Amino acid sequence: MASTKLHSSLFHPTLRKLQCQEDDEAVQNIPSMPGVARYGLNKLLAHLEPLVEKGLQSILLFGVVEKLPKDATGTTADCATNPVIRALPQLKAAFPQLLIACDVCLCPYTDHGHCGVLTSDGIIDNEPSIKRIAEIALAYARAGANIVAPSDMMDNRIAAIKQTLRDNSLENRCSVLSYSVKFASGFYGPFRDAAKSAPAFGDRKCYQLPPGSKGIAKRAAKRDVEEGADMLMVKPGMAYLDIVKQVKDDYPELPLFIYQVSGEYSMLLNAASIGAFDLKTVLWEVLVGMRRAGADCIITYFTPVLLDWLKE
Ligand SMILES: NCc1[nH]cc(CCC(=O)O)c1CC(=O)O
Ligand SMILES: [Zn+2]
Ligand SMILES: [Zn+2]
Repeated sequence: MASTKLHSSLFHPTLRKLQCQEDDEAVQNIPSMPGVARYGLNKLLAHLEPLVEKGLQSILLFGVVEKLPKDATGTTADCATNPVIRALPQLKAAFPQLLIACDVCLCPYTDHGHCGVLTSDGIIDNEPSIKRIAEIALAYARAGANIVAPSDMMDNRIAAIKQTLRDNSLENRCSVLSYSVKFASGFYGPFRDAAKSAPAFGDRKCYQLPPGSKGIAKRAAKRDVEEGADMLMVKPGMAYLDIVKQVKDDYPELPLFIYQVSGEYSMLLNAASIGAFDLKTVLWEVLVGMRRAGADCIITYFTPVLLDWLKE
């Protein structure tokens, strides 16, 4: 009889949390991204250790929740049991020299899967969205993030994050890398499987940029520079190298990142795996092109492979 009763395990928030632990031992391969996996907390250090030994200097963390509940405001993005917040102190302790960036967004934690908070009629509510995003950035900075990287594309979130970091005396311990020029791209497909972050309805075209536009790309970079972004990003990379050059020409004083996204990874890997071309030759060509266009730093899922090639 007693074992059929559940409420006695649920009346207190901490008791409820005990029921929703993430699987810290899991290593889950991502079918659309061969060679890439999601790592449970207890598998993360062992995964990184050989890479750090090979010269890995920086990582970008994405949290994925499976059991923690998703809701309208993404409460679990910055709760104490969030996987990024739990991982940060362990990573700092194990790899003190590693530069740790954290993706900041609501989409992996909202039940609707959008990157912001929505109004009752289902459109982005910018003010509460940037308030949440700044809170999440603060939580990651407090947990030890060296860089927070907001990927939501809401208006004025850079200013909100910077203000929050200043209010908490963290502005000189945590940089802001803005996903400043992020296009509404089909190349994000595999990532949305991986992060379980596909929107439940609609798309992201009212906050991510139209692929054909140079003008709004310019304005988006300008907005984020004026709000105090420390570093800028163009995303995706390969189909947007003219934009990379444009941003670098406009802001040569700011480090510029390219994010070579999930679909770019899958495309190159799959083409190589059916024998269409040699991966090493083509990947170097793509990365050199990105550097030539003006990228100072490239975020890529090929990093483990590249570290091996650099040793050769
Ligand atoms: N906050 C959204 C986000 N964070 C990372 C990626 C894509 C990364 C990739 O494809 O590798 C996206 C894009 C999206 O789902 O709209
Ligand atoms: Zn998002
Ligand atoms: Zn994101």
